Amino acid sequence: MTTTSPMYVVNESVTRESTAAVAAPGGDVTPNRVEIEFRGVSKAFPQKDQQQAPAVVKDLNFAIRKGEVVSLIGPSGCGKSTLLNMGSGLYSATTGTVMVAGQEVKGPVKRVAFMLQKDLLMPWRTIQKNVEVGMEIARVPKAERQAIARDMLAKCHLAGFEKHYPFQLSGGMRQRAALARTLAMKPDVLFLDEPFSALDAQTKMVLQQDLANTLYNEQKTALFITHDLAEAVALSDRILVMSSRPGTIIEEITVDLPFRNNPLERRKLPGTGPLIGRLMELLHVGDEGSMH
Ligand SMILES: Nc1ncnc2c1ncn2[C@@H]1O[C@H](COP(=O)(O)OP(=O)(O)OP(=O)(O)O)[C@@H](O)[C@H]1O
Repeated sequence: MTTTSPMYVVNESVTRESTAAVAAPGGDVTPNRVEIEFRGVSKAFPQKDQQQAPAVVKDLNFAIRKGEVVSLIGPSGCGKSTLLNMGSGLYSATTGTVMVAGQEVKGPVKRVAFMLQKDLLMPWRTIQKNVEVGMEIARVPKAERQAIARDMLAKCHLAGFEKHYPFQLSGGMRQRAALARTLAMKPDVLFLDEPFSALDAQTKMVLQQDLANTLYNEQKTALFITHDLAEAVALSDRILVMSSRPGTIIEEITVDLPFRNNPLERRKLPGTGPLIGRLMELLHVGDEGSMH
């Protein structure tokens, strides 16, 4: 059954929160608009001379409000990256409509940023110049982009490393630089594809803390792919669980816990463990067959 409102036509389970208010930094409660929406989306990759290819993802229906952080989890190959690539305009939907930041996605959308597991820093550029690259392409004046890059590097705890080259930084620092580069474009919407999966457990937690703080303080909207169930609970307002291929959303879990801006504290809460347990059940972690 679907619910219809002037803004969305999506599954009832997914919209039941959509008209609710969310807490903004400082405790203000503001009603928020939908920033990311998938309506009846499917995607297939037809090969040459192939009329009909099987769907990789199908019947994707969900809405994410401004300022929400939503994680996407699911078995390997279920189409999580494909979904994100449709959100960021890298892939077009085979059927259905993808809306981001108030417009239908038909190519790259302004004010949307993408961050991947690989930092993709250019080895021949200093860290500062790497952070400036998107602004250079967008023709932001030199003095302005230098100031923004310095500010972002400071916010990402890399002040003093502006003139270093990527090879002179640790993996965690490089990923911080990639985050600074992503945030320098002042995106409203972030698509994050396992941005911390290559980092060690402790560095990962520190970076999660920084990201959570930034997303919360600046009211960014984020859709975040992860295989780390604790990370999903620590960082998100909601978690969308996908089935195996053809991937579709089988469950939406609201993370009804405090400290979305402080994942280190949230991890310690008694409510965190049961939520991780529920996700393990949904993904059949530990069931015979899932171990191979
Ligand atoms: N450009 C493409 N052309 C053809 N097939 C593709 C393309 N991109 C993705 N696929 C296929 O879509 C399926 C889903 O891939 P996708 O990377 O979206 O899954 P995923 O859930 O992100 O996987 P993982 O968790 O392992 O990263 C795979 O079978 C993949 O081969």
